[in-house]
Amino acid sequence: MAETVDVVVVGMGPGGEELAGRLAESGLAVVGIDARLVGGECPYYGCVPSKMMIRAAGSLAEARRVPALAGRSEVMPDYTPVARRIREEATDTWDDKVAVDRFTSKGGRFVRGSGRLTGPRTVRVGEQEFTASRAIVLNTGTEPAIPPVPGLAGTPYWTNREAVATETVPSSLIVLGAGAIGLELAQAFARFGSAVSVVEVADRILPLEEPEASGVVAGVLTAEGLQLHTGAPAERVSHDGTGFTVSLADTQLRAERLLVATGRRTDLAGLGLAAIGLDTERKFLDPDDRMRIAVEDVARGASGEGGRQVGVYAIGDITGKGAFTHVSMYQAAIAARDILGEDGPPAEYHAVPRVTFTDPEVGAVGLTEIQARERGIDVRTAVAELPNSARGWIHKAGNEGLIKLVEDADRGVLVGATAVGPSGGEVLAGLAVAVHAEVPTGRLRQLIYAYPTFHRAIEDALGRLR
Ligand SMILES: Cc1cc2nc3c(=O)[nH]c(=O)nc-3n(C[C@H](O)[C@H](O)[C@H](O)COP(=O)(O)OP(=O)(O)OC[C@H]3O[C@@H](n4cnc5c(N)ncnc54)[C@H](O)[C@@H]3O)c2cc1C
Ligand SMILES: NC(=O)c1ccc[n+]([C@@H]2O[C@H](COP(=O)([O-])OP(=O)(O)OC[C@H]3O[C@@H](n4cnc5c(N)ncnc54)[C@H](O)[C@@H]3O)[C@@H](O)[C@H]2O)c1
Repeated sequence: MAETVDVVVVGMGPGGEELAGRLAESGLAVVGIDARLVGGECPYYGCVPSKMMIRAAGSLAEARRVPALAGRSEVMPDYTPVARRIREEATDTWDDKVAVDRFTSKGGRFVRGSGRLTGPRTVRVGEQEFTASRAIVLNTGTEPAIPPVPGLAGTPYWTNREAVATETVPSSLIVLGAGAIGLELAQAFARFGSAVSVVEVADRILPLEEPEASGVVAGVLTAEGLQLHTGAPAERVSHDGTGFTVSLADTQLRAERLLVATGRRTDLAGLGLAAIGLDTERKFLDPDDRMRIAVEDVARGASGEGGRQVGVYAIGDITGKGAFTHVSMYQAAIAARDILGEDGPPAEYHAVPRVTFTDPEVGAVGLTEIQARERGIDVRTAVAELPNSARGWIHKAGNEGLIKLVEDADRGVLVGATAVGPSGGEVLAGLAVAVHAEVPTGRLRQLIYAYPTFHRAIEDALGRLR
């Protein structure tokens, strides 16, 4: 017999964990279900451990810049503190007790297992079934997508999960995929001494970002000794017990380890979507601007119960609105408000920010030039090179970067912007405000830009839009 609670949260990624805790604190009876670790990919296998690796690798890179700026330096990388930090500080050796306790101390109830919809108001997990009187929230995230390259299946390749858990740096590494995951990890391992080759099927690295950004990052990575193979589909992979061979059309690469970072896949087939009348083969769920994918009117029963709507909500990577922790958290806040019956602005996605934490960082918001043109926008663009700015020139070693602006010329507002540079993700903040609030570019030109900052290059780029 199903047990009735107010809310059931299936999958507790960053958004699900936040929402479940908030609703429990509000006094609702909340059951949170996760098949693996509460908090999801970000704290255990994604953002947090990878950024610890990147922070450490960045310190090595800065030390290597000393000869250009301040004398001599000798750099002897040691991965031990990084692996220890990931194990002890970030992941508690991949144990989520702290996160589970945080949720239960707010009044929530946690069930470990794989949840599945059995009706518009019911979820089954193992032998238990729960009926939700207010809402079901789906936040089941993504898994690494493994491409069908002949020979790959069955080899001991890494995904991001094994890569962040490693205790040692491989002597050599092939990375399949030059998106955010591939490049962030490729550069970090290379800075610790691994001989890294990157294989990307598209004709440039970071193919979803501005071509100018790809160009800057490619230049830096090549200068740091990484081998970049673009427009180069892997034709075959093999493993001989000691290392990997990856065959490209015109060459063969060999390395101790192979990291597959070719994107992510949702797994909606096992979620029981047919129970709410949705196609189970779909890749993403498409929630409305309050994050609802289904709503059922519950008639008021004889006991006086019911008489309200019960919604099924979807948040996070499964919505296809940007596979980022900040999107998952943003959507969680909207869904939580809706479930609690609170007013608030609907979801909007015209200014989703994203940062690839390579060095230089690639911060971007809104549309790229190509996306804007595809939407029929009358586009004006401008690029300002960071090394030509006062701050870039002073910074010298490690100053590679640029600002690119994409303006809707008819409306006179920015619809997209990219900040590549040593602090590209931080410089992005100002550009995100401009795109989000649709600040007229004429007004942006009137702003006083502090001297000598990296963000002063925005003023230079604005001047070139004219
Ligand atoms: C290496 C790496 C680095 C990244 N770096 C960044 C970064 O710097 N910044 C950023 O914003 N994003 C980053 N991301 C992306 C970020 O991790 C995700 O966007 C984020 O985790 C949000 O995902 P989510 O909320 O959809 O759920 P996820 O984090 O994917 O969690 C989903 C949860 O649902 C559980 N689950 C799945 N199916 C079921 C089921 N049927 N029943 C019960 N539980 C289930 C899973 O066990 C998991 O715990 C990175 C990702 C990776 C892999
Ligand atoms: N800093 C961040 O915010 C951050 C960091 C890492 C990941 N993420 C999120 O995680 C998501 C997944 O990251 P990702 O890097 O795996 O995916 P991605 O889609 O960004 O990049 C995958 C890359 O692999 C390439 N590719 C696909 N098949 C291939 C093949 N067979 N051989 C060679 N290359 C192939 C694609 O062309 C693409 O460039 C991203 O969309 C991002 O939202 C965010």
